[in-house]
Amino acid sequence: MDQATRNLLKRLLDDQDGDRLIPHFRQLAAETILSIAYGIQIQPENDPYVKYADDASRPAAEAAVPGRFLVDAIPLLKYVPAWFPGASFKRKAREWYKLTRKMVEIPYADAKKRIVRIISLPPSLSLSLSLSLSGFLSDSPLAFGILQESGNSAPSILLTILQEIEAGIEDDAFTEEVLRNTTGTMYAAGSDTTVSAMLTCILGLLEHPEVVKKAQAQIDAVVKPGHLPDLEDEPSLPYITAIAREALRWRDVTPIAIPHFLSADDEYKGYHLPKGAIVIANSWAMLHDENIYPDPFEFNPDRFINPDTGELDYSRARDPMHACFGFGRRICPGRFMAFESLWLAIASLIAVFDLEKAKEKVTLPTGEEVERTVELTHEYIHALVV
Ligand code: HEM
Repeated sequence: MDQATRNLLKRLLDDQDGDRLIPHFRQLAAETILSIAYGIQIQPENDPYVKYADDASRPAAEAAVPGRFLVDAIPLLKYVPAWFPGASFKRKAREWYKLTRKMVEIPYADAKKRIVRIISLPPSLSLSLSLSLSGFLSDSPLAFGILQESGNSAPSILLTILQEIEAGIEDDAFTEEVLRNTTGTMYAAGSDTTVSAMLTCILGLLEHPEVVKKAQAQIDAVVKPGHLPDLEDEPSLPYITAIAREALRWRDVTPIAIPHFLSADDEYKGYHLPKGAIVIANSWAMLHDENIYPDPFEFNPDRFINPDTGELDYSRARDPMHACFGFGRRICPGRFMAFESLWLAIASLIAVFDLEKAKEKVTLPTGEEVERTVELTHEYIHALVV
């Protein structure tokens, strides 16, 4: 994560025009997630693994919109054949399934091969290796202690769990299928979301230069000259934490979390919720409740800072983490990693750069000069109107 963040700073410094802000942040998310998942170092541009993941993620965003397809409302439609007029959802689903399999299977297989390749084996083991290689490269059984010797390969979730599987761990969650699907969905679930939070944060900072100044003063007081902040500094830099928390609240990335389908009848505050109903949690309302967050549409990190101590204080405004990563057993498993990437990127950016709007005003075709305003579009809305 540290290295990927440093690479981001370098790219931003080199990009004098500043017109590739979004791709720079996308690269940061991809570098971080793919190296943690697979130990893969991606290419600076046009990386094939990033392409597989991007190709599969776009349809997923569209499919996640409740009611996007008629079959959501009339489940019987799932029985009509794919060629039937109006059954385009079936053809799309088939195409999207292929894209998802590519995203899940190709990086997994490549990363696994790489782990085997970098191990130098004594000649006596070569024959057994070549005999077992086919088994090794597909699914279990894994090969005889090879993974334990792979000390030179980059640490990753893939390597760690393969080692556990090979060591014979008795846990149904530790199978290659679970591992492949878990690593395969990390980028799709964690990339756009994290980038969105980072860009939102920059937007808030651009609107509030006084927040940037205050954060810079705290960093200067805590981090040694010539060093960049790192995650160990987090407890000493509460204002950066407050900024990151406020970004997650102010324009929350997933305003209706992810809709869930009830697998059994349920009851909530006297309301009967039948099996099969779709429940949508309104995170947006929770994070913009003015009783908890006064002036909720203002980007104001100070709401989380105790004015007397300067420390974090969620007694006046509730920690937004309670609603911005979903709920219950399907709560976002990447939330700690997401928060740390956001924290580190924002702390590093503020430490080395001043952030200000390139232009305060724009000239309309009529010649009139107007203030630049900010408007957010949302993927859900986009998916609903295409
Ligand atoms: C700011 C960044 C992020 C936000 C706002 C976010 C938000 C969410 C939300 C709202 C859910 C749905 C929870 C629910 O169903 O109630 C979710 C699920 C998920 N997230 Fe995140 N996420 C972020 C980053 C990440 C990262 C970095 C990863 C992994 C590297 C990740 C992996 C996942 C996975 C795998 C799920 C599905 C969990 C399941 O269905 O059991 N997310 N996320």
